[in-house]
Amino acid sequence: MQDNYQREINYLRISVIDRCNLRCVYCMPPEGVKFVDHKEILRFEEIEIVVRAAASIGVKKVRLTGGEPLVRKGLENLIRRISNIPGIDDIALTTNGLLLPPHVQVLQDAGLKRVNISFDTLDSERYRELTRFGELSGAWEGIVAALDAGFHPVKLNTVVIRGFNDDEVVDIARLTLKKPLHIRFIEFMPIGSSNAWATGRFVPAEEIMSLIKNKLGPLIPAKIPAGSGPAKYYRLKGAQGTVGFITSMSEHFCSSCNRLRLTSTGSLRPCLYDSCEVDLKAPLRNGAGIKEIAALIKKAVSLKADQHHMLDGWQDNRVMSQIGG
Ligand SMILES: Nc1nc2c(ncn2[C@@H]2O[C@H](COP(=O)(O)OP(=O)(O)OP(=O)(O)O)[C@@H](O)[C@H]2O)c(=O)[nH]1
Ligand SMILES: C[S@@+](CC[C@H](N)C(=O)[O-])C[C@H]1O[C@@H](n2cnc3c(N)ncnc32)[C@H](O)[C@@H]1O
Ligand code: SF4
Ligand code: SF4
Repeated sequence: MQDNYQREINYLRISVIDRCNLRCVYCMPPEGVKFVDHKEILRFEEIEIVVRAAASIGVKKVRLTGGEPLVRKGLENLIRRISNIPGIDDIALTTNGLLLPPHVQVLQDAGLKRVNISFDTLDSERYRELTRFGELSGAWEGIVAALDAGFHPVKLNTVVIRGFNDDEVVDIARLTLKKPLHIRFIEFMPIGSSNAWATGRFVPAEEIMSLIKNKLGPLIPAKIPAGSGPAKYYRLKGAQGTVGFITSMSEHFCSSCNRLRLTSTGSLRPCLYDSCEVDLKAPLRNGAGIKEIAALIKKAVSLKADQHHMLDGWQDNRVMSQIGG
């Protein structure tokens, strides 16, 4: 399906829960956030109707995110439901990885195709500081579990933060030499980050690329390892994996935006950075079927902004984990 700017919209990001087992400083304020009541969160059968409706009008890729999607009990049941929907050819998960080891097999058996794992530092003290209490070894075990299960590609998301982990980008990129890992360095976005912590922390991708090239040699443009996201990929000479960059700030990719978001409370959000939303929960709970929901999805697509206006500041009182990252 096309939006008003001739962009093909075929990717639905679904936030399955607003809760999380971490409290990353760039994602949640220090005081934490108030979680919504369970009954406000869409049930699996409701999400299934939304995906069936989306598939009927051209959505092909689904990504489950959150909050932390693995905190949602029985996630494999949702994956199984989605993998049975004709037209959906990719089901992926974005996770902090901590809960992956015990669930990886059941998720894969249910139809999960790919995982992207947040991994911002190689230093356990820093990891604890960034996540406010997480254990780095747990995230690494999640990555190993994903590789051992045979997921391909396994992508890592590294948000680069000045004065925090910008001195680690070379060591993190080096991981791709020996392991089939696809690291994406992400520009820090000013999302819900009115706190002082965020100020002056942005590092442009070009600077990250220079740091890597100076130490590890040329970055050779590489084929996109499966996916629907906006990263641009490169390979270090002889590397098994790739190094990618997500340049939301320095060179936004809105003109090729292909996505819609479904919040955990059942609103469709046409653009990450625009507070406009279309409610699906009330219609679903009033008995709307696939046709009615498909019409509402089309309405949301027609409301998609041409591009984000991040420099104007965050216009929402919620943060990334509440909207769905
Ligand atoms: N500007 C912008 N950035 C986004 C959007 N969605 C995700 N991101 C950023 O991209 C990062 C990576 O997102 P992932 O959840 O791993 O998904 P992806 O890159 O679309 O996934 P692939 O299909 O594997 O390419 C996130 O951590 C965000 O920082 C979006 O809609 N707009
Ligand atoms: C909100 S999290 C949800 C999924 C899961 N809990 C995780 O951490 O992967 C999704 C992604 O958003 C990214 N993210 C959160 N806040 C961000 C910000 N201010 N700028 C850029 N990326 C951000 C995280 O690094 C993570 O890769
Ligand atoms: S980035 Fe992911 S793991 Fe960290 S607080 Fe946000 S939702 Fe949780
Ligand atoms: S900021 Fe909005 S328009 Fe730009 S890529 Fe993200 S969702 Fe699409």
